[in-house]
Amino acid sequence: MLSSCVIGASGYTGAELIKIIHQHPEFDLAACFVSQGSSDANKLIGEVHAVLGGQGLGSKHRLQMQELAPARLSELANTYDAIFLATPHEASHDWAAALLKGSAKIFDLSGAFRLPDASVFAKYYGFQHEHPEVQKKAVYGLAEWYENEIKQAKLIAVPGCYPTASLLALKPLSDANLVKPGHRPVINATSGVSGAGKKPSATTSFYEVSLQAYGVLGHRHTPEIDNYAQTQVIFTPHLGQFKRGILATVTVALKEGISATQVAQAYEKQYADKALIRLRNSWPKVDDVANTPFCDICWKFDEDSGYLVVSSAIDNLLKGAASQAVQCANLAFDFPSQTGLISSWT
Ligand SMILES: NC(=O)C1=CN([C@@H]2O[C@H](COP(=O)(O)OP(=O)(O)OC[C@H]3O[C@@H](n4cnc5c(N)ncnc54)[C@H](OP(=O)(O)O)[C@@H]3O)[C@@H](O)[C@H]2O)C=CC1
Ligand SMILES: CC(=O)N[C@@H](CCC(=O)OP(=O)(O)O)C(=O)O
Repeated sequence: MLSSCVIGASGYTGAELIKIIHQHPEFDLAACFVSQGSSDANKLIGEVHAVLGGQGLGSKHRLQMQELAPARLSELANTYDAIFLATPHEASHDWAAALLKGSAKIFDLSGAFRLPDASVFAKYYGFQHEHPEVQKKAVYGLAEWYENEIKQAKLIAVPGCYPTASLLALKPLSDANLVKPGHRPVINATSGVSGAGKKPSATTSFYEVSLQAYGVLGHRHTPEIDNYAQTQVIFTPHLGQFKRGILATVTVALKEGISATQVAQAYEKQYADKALIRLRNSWPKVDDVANTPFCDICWKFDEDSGYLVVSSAIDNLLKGAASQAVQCANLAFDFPSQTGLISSWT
């Protein structure tokens, strides 16, 4: 068994990582960490995440949330094979360099190492990137697209939730060079409130949330999608009155003369052999992917107008974060990407 730990274990994606790793046939969950002074320090997993109590966690139920002093990072990096950072961008940014000095492979769920351009990073994340040397080592963990790079990497920047849903829908078209030049694909996406994390805030409180756009023409996921789709997009996120899931609907103008067959071939070429992508004949629904590691995709192309609409649905906490991180870990340690994520493959 490979030894692993979760840092940021008291949060929403931390809870999902604990659940997945505990059931994983190849990774052992050896430790859970929270920040120094955390109100969850020294608590048991089942106390912090009631849903995990008595759910077959067995001896892991007794794992305590340990306070993590930054001075211990290099020790951790030589203790575990895999380290999952389910931490805020700032913490991952500050800690990755120390963690990379050890033998562990690092899977960072934050946005700290996803953008190659430090000036773009500062604009969208609100703080200066101080570790360009670490950034250069990071590989983008969109598992279905960068499998070979992930296999070689020591630091994997797991994609954001909206970029995962958007890129999985759009990239087959942009990669096949089908998108009309000069045209910006339009992405409208709605997320459940767990996308905002555990920390209480007025905008995500039950009383306040009503289906609403936010981050219009300025969300930090826009440059991430632009960069990996290799085309600029108009991305508008919305917050919905549900707990988990993202539905992204992408409207794209294709080059003149493209046929519906070419579109179908583009999707099938990329995803026919991908166990966690479900190409569907009906429009994806959030409820069909919630609590699963799948991405559901459906498209319709109007050959007369040249417009295509493609819709994708994921669970933001799983395919948009924790299960994709484990997909990356599977690849990095040479297991099939879906190991431990769907029962028929374990
Ligand atoms: N929620 C989502 O859908 C997605 C989230 N992400 C990213 O994943 C990361 C985690 O997100 P999420 O689980 O939602 O966030 P949460 O706010 O739910 O959890 C983050 C956890 O990190 C811990 N933490 C905070 N500061 C530190 C620190 N300095 N050192 C160690 N631990 C710290 C906090 O716990 P404590 O105070 O107890 O230490 C908290 O429980 C973030 O970077 C987020 O942007 C990515 C994709 C999707
Ligand atoms: C609903 C909601 O608030 N969602 C989050 C995105 C969560 C995510 O993907 O996290 P990263 O910060 O790691 O990219 C937001 O819009 O900021």
